[in-house]
Amino acid sequence: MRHLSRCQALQTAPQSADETTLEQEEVMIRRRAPDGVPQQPCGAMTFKIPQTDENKPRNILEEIVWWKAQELVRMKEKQPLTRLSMLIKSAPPSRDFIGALREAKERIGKPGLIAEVKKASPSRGVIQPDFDPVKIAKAYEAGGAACLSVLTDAKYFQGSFEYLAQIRAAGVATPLLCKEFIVEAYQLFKARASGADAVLLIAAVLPNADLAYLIKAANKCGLQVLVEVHTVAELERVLKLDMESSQVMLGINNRDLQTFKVDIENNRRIMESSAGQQVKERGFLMAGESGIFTPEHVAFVQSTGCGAILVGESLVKEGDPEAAVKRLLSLA
Ligand SMILES: O=C(O)c1ccccc1NCC(=O)[C@H](O)[C@H](O)COP(=O)(O)O
Repeated sequence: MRHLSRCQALQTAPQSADETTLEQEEVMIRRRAPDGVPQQPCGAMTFKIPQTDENKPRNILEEIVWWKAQELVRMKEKQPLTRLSMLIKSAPPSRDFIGALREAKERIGKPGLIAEVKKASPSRGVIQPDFDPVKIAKAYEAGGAACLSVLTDAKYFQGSFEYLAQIRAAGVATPLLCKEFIVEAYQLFKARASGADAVLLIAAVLPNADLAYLIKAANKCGLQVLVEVHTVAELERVLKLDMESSQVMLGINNRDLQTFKVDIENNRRIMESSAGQQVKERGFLMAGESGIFTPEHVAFVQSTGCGAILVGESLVKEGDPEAAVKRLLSLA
């Protein structure tokens, strides 16, 4: 059974049926339960759909993405797109996320750091019980982070779009990445209205047609984009997109989002592939993400050709996140 997402339906460039089928096959994550959600309220009645194994999520990423479809219905009821779009019109200008990373790399001779404001995760549970997002963000900034990443997913990461807004309102000047599982343009508007300067798009979730559409839509909203891959095949696919005139950087997630396994060697494998070579030739900034705990890890990721790093757990679990940033970047 084939499921076309709404973004594909809205996509501007027409695509042949063959191309669309190919893109669908390349993305292992199913965007919705094939037989529908277990139960659906409809007025006074509730439709229950018998559950088969085929209708259960195959991994955590699928579970999160299926949840997003339900979450988005409620979000749109609470705050319609028209309201968000009005908020964006009066929002302050966004900041140059990719530029800040490049500038930091030039200045300190180390990868530009995206420090993640992350309370919990599906793989680690609660990482920082004493969680004050604004305090952590300010400490990261004082320590020398070039940019921040803020988890906004509530159910699996105990994050919030409110944290983005609070961090921005508190006067933190470093550009902010909205770390969300984006499947629809509505979430871009929500991110921008909450104070984000950039958004994450995950290639394991989004076929190229959706990536192309969402990159265009994000840039139009004033948001830069970090497109994340986990495998050489995903990077090869993403590189087929015409991204030269877009505000885009790339990232290699060393965490397999389907199994939670973290392997920093993944960074080398991908950067040494011919797709990795192409990244360098085309001049895209690449971030190494996940499982970065020590200055040696930073040096390793840099040696593969990455100009940026995204780090969560190893910084957020420290009592003094400012000192943790300085230690990681050997700035202390
Ligand atoms: O972190 C998880 O358990 C996780 C599970 C499912 C989807 C995404 C997940 N994490 C997102 C990330 O990749 C990390 O937050 C980010 O790269 C920082 O990683 P780390 O430094 O290892 O906290």
